[in-house]
Amino acid sequence: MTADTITAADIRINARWLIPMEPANVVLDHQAVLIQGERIAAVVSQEEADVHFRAKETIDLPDHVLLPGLINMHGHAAMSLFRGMADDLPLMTWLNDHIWPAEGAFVSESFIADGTQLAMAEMLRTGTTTFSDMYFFPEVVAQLARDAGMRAQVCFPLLDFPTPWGSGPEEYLAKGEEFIRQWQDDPFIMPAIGPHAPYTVSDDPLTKAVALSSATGTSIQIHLHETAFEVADALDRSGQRPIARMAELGVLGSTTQCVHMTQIDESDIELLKATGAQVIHCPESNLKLASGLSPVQKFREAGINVAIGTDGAASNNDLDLFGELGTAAMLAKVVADDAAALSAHEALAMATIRGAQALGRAHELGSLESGKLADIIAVDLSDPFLQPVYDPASHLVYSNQGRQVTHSWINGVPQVQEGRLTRIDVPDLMLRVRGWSDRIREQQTS
Ligand SMILES: CSC[C@H]1O[C@@H](n2cnc3c(O)ncnc32)[C@H](O)[C@@H]1O
Ligand SMILES: [Zn+2]
Repeated sequence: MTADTITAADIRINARWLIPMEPANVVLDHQAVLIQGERIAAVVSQEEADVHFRAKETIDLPDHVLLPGLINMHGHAAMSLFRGMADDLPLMTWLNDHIWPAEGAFVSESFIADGTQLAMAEMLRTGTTTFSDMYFFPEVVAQLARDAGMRAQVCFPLLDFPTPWGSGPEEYLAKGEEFIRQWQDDPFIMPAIGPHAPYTVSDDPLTKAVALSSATGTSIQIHLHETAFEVADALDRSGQRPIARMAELGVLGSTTQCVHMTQIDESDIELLKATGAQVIHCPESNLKLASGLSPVQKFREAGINVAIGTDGAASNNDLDLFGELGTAAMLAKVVADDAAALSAHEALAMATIRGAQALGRAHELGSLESGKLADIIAVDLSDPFLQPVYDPASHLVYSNQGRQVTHSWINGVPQVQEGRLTRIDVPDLMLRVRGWSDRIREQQTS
């Protein structure tokens, strides 16, 4: 570029620090990001931006760090309406005695719409720009995310038994196929297949899910090896570990995302490695339900991609990915018995570039680089509880909370400005949430 070349941009963001994620382990000072349309036109020093760019709008963030929008790779968004409803229980009691009855009583299109909006408001406000959802009425979730301008992988549910979304596997697969066809070319929505777990989906629908995935090029996301009970029960019934059954049925592959993955032996690691399957780590849900510990460091050493998710707000109990990263980093150290396991930069990678890899979208998401989609967040590090700043990456993981996020852009469009959501009517949403909590409380006490 010569000194007299001036490039036009829509938005220029000046920030004190910038963590691009690619290259890894780098923090840059006094950078400018130029956005043109939906993409990042350039990431350059502010001096260089002064010389070579003219932007229609400039935003100065003198105490902030810019990084790629966070990617929450596993959740059940509308379950935010069940937050705090059934705490301090192990997974199967939580599901059988509380969550599944409540879903049977309350899940409808309007429940999903209001619960998903509540979750999107929390995720946007705390720095998430892309989320993955596995829940009922995926067509409602996809439309809401689209309307809000959020990116989402939306997995249609697949189970052996009836739910408010369908009568059984045949209907889920038929509706799911139609759902995929409707959304597969959308720039924001990634339709996917969500077989719930090995203990709720039998071989025949799993085989059909694999065929649908191959025919449409869509990902599969499944809860796998979540608890010791799941693995022991499968061994008792069939002599086979759940992941070995998944491998035999063709479920494992590079477009398959295995959520939780606690209770791991060497043969499990070999299968993940051989198939290129993705691991989605949900540390806070695993801790709260006492499900188990995921050997994240072992996976990483084996070259297995590990991304991160919150799970639903009913088992976490929030959707703040920054908090999740702090938990993940600390837990990884204890599990590996190594304080060097999962550094702050490596944790941030799990919520950005590794999430993008799990989605098969690392060519356009997950880092701040020229040509990538403009999904960007800004975190204000000026608060007393974040002082002094030696290393912004350290603060983001070990000291920060998502509430410090002040700005975000998705596809170049502002979503959070000065800490406020631009596209969700929060007071109106709160009224609807209050309505649901009154009804749920009433049913629980009757
Ligand atoms: C197929 S729709 C999703 C289904 O999954 C339930 N669920 C939520 N969290 C978990 C979890 O950690 N393990 C297993 N199942 C979970 C949710 O309530 C829906 O019924
Ligand atoms: Zn889950």
